[in-house]
Amino acid sequence: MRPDAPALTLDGTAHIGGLHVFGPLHLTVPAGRITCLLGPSGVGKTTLLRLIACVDDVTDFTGQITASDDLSLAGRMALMAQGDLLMPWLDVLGNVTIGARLRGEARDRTRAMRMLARVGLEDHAHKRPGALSGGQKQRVALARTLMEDRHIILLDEPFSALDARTRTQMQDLAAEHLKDRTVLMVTHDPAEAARMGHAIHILTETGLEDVTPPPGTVPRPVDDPETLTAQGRLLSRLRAPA
Ligand SMILES: Nc1ncnc2c1ncn2[C@@H]1O[C@H](COP(=O)(O)OP(=O)(O)OP(=O)(O)O)[C@@H](O)[C@H]1O
Repeated sequence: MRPDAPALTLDGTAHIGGLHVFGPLHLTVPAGRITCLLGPSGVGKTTLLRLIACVDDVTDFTGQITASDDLSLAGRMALMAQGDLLMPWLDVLGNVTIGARLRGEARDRTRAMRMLARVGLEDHAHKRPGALSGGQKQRVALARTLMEDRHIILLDEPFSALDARTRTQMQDLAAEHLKDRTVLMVTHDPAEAARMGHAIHILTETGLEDVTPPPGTVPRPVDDPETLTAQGRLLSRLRAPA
């Protein structure tokens, strides 16, 4: 395991504009593992991710978010937000290397081009985001997140705009690049959670439910019988009333 990738713990309650969103909640995100978080729309998954990422300025959160090494989370996280959030005035290469630019560091063009090749977009490096499809933009955002090479990675529905084939390819790529990182991934897709999750939780209005992940190494094969069974169980659970 990467020694610098800590476990995360969130303990607390969230309100927005006086309205209860979630909690009291206790979530542990194990070190060096992928944790998948599912749950109905509006239950607070993005809010939870944004609170951990320290980019939330609307939520009244009472509680604490800590790393197992007791160090500050600042500077150790990368967030791939819902929606691509690409800079429309920069080309694809400029967007993928924006982290270095904002930090005043030299951009690693070779690595960025290699990353673009891995997401199948090397021929689009000099296009602006406005000239890309939704799925292509999402792959640029994924490349940008992976370029950051952080110990803690927060992903909010990172593959939602992709076709089935590309989605599994990007899941494979993410699993390879995020090996031994501490990853919290919000997804609406039970198949994705069954393939990718070392740990799986469902957030509902009544709290957090743990789901036993299927056996096998992540990313699990798409046609693995136990993974398919776990996917079916998850879907049944998500369809059931809370
Ligand atoms: N900026 C905001 N101002 C007011 N309410 C907000 C704001 N952002 C989120 N909310 C509310 O907080 C609740 C949780 O929203 P959140 O986006 O975290 O849900 P979610 O589980 O991620 O949903 P989805 O699966 O649809 O993305 C919702 O009821 C939403 O309406």
